[in-house]
Amino acid sequence: MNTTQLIKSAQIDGVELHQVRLVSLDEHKDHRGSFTEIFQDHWGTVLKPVQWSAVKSEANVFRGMHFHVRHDEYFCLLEGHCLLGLRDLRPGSPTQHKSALFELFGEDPAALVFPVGMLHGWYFFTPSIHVQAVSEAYPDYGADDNWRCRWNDPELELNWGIENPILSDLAANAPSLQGLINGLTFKGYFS
Ligand SMILES: Cc1cn([C@H]2C[C@H](O)[C@@H](COP(=O)(O)OP(=O)(O)O[C@H]3O[C@H](C)C(=O)[C@H](O)[C@H]3O)O2)c(=O)[nH]c1=O
Repeated sequence: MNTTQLIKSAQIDGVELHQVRLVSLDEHKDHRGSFTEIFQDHWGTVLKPVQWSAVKSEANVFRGMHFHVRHDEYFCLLEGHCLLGLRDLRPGSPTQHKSALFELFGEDPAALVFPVGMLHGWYFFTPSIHVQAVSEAYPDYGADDNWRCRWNDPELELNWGIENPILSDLAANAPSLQGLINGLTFKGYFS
């Protein structure tokens, strides 16, 4: 994890996961402020977004870990400082059972796009604002495709380097990674 003065949004641990893209963004600054394009269809990422959301988080908040069987996802930090962790669960993926950790800074804008089948979560060091997008709308996936596991299960192989983050009640009571895999196996995800 980067705790020095280097302000560079980048992958900081793990492997390069198949079909995951961290796209550096150009922030055009002038005397009024700045203008940044945060998504272009012609980047050719996996994502065809159908819903955009703006999320504000307090310092020391952890959101996740979440898993979706059906939709791809996009994350862009506009303000603040955060970590994003991914674990590839996709059957047949060349990087199945591998993880990646990213550190993003609002001062160095970047967008992370990742495909369906990627367990994911985000931690905010400071009060932060991010935009996220999904390829299936919440009213369609919220009830039956919003799987979870515990953020700090060592089997995730994600070295967050944090302790006692603020969690939702659902996140605090989430199953282990193995518990999640058992649930997905029961639903036929791995067959
Ligand atoms: C995701 C979502 C949530 N909500 C409502 C439902 C709750 O009243 C509230 C907070 O929802 P939740 O606790 O699920 O939010 P997070 O824990 O931040 O989850 C999000 O972050 C993790 C890491 C993800 O993977 C998701 O895409 C997303 O679920 O917003 C909506 O109205 N629309 C939405 O699209």
